[in-house]
Amino acid sequence: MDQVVVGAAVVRRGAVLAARRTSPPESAGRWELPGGKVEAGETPVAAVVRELAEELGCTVAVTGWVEGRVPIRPGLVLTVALARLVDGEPEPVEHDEVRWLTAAEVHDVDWLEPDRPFLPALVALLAKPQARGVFDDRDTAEEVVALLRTEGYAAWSEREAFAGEDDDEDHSWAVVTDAPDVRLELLTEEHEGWFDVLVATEPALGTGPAPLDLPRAPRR
Ligand SMILES: Nc1nc2c([nH]c(=O)n2[C@H]2C[C@H](O)[C@@H](COP(=O)(O)OP(=O)(O)OP(=O)(O)O)O2)c(=O)[nH]1
Repeated sequence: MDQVVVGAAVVRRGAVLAARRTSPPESAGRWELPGGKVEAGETPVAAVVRELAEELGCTVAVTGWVEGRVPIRPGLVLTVALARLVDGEPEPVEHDEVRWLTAAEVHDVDWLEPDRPFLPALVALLAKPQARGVFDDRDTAEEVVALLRTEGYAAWSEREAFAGEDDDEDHSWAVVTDAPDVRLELLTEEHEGWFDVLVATEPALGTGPAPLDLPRAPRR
């Protein structure tokens, strides 16, 4: 049976986290979704959480999976989890750089070949409007998450951060959920948060590099 590699598509504020490899030499400088091999006796979800803690020192929650599995080399296949950052800010340990890429930026980096078939689904996901309840403190965000879960919805609180912001304690917390927007909006107002719907911004016409001509199937 093939050994499974899990890559995590951590999504926040309409952007996905990408990491630049430093080894082996032929992969150094190329970009991947942080993750690694699922160990014997480990679930893929546990592997995602463990690898992200090891590689980036942050805690993520897996919220779903992107369809499909792609061969990396004989005996090794890549699967891609969707995840939210629930604690800590990603700081590379093995990688030499991390970047948050919006839908318009996903094709700006040189991805490892096996990742490329997953990119259209990621771009589509990032381009979708995302309703969020934003709160000043973590406890309130977690209270709203707990309420949504008792109502049978999936919900996560994630650490907010803005480009260029230092990793200090002074930031807000966002709640994302599969509950209807009106339910999140009402709960957010009741808990004195701020409701908004994040819409991915389109790149200005005629600017930026042309998208790469991606292969339809992974190259061997
Ligand atoms: N983590 C990760 N690995 C990927 C991706 N795409 C891709 O082709 N790979 C390949 C690179 C590696 O050959 C393999 C993952 O191995 P790894 O070296 O990152 O994981 P690991 O720490 O469990 O491996 P190891 O130390 O046991 O060799 O999968 C991706 O998006 N994320």
